[in-house]
Amino acid sequence: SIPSIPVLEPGSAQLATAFRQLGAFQTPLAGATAAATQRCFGDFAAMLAQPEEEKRLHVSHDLLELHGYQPRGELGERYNAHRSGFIFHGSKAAPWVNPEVEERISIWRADIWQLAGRIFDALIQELDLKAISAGHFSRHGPFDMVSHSQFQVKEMHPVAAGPNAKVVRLPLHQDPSFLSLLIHHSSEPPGQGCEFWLDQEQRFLPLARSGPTVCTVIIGQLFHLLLGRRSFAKGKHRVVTRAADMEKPRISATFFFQPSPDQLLTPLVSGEETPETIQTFRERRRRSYGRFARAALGPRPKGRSGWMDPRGGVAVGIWKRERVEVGEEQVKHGETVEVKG
Ligand SMILES: O=C(O)CCC(=O)C(=O)O
Ligand SMILES: [Fe+2]
Repeated sequence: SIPSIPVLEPGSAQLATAFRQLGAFQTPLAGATAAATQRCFGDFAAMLAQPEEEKRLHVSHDLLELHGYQPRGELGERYNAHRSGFIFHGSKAAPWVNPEVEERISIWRADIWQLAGRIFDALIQELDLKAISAGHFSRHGPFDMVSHSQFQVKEMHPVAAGPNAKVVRLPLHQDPSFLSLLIHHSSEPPGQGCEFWLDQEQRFLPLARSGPTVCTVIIGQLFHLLLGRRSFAKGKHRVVTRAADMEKPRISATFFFQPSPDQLLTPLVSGEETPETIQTFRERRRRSYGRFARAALGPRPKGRSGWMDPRGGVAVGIWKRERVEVGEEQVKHGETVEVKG
């Protein structure tokens, strides 16, 4: 099962082991943090329950710095086909909530940011990274992964499904972040249908626990880039929902830790595959526009290998017909598939 590890005792190599084997672990939230989480999820539920036209007043337009409302199915193509919600960037003001709620959210966010700092430090110690020390990835640290992080509060919408079917509501993916912290509102059903792909065993491992007392920590693609791709599990995950659970409210808050746009992405361990050119986080993001552009621009034009960024004229993304294993079936990545069983 997915290990549950308290992060207050660094140096035990448990977090590193979980990242090597699975790319994820869970950690209990301390009492006060869990209470604040519960409270904020109440605020989030009210925020999401506003009429669609109210929420759309705050649609986020800046692709490089998402902050505001993301309507269902509009940006991020298959990843948001069945989700909508709000993105909070860094500590920017959030005019879509009232000041009292905003204050509550920022106190809670500071708590989660602190937890993330402890996780970063435990990993630095466990991985025995000689070149860097505690605080390296923390807020205002040399490689600050916090100040420009974002958290996304997303609700998942029901999808039509046959009576005994399961539906993939969020397709298999790796997070583009350095590290992600995922917290679910509900423990019903436990684990919320979130499951991790075990590369070695070629099967999915469902999350067993969810709710405001537990946090799931997931390795991201930037972690691989900076600390060595071959050393860690990919941490691919998806969300699958049984028809019987389809109408149950499902809200999650995901913190995506990432550096400032100007941060140079220089690997911290001499890797087996050093990138030819070291790019900034902004450049890396711009390249990954491909995914968004596909949603905005539709299928690839005939005879071209990519799209043009409608704003900058930059080539974005190369078309690949991604295929992903779902049990024994091969399905097109992003299709709403019904999984038997
Ligand atoms: O809602 C979940 O359980 C997973 C969310 C997720 O994987 C993501 O937003 O990247
Ligand atoms: Fe994810």
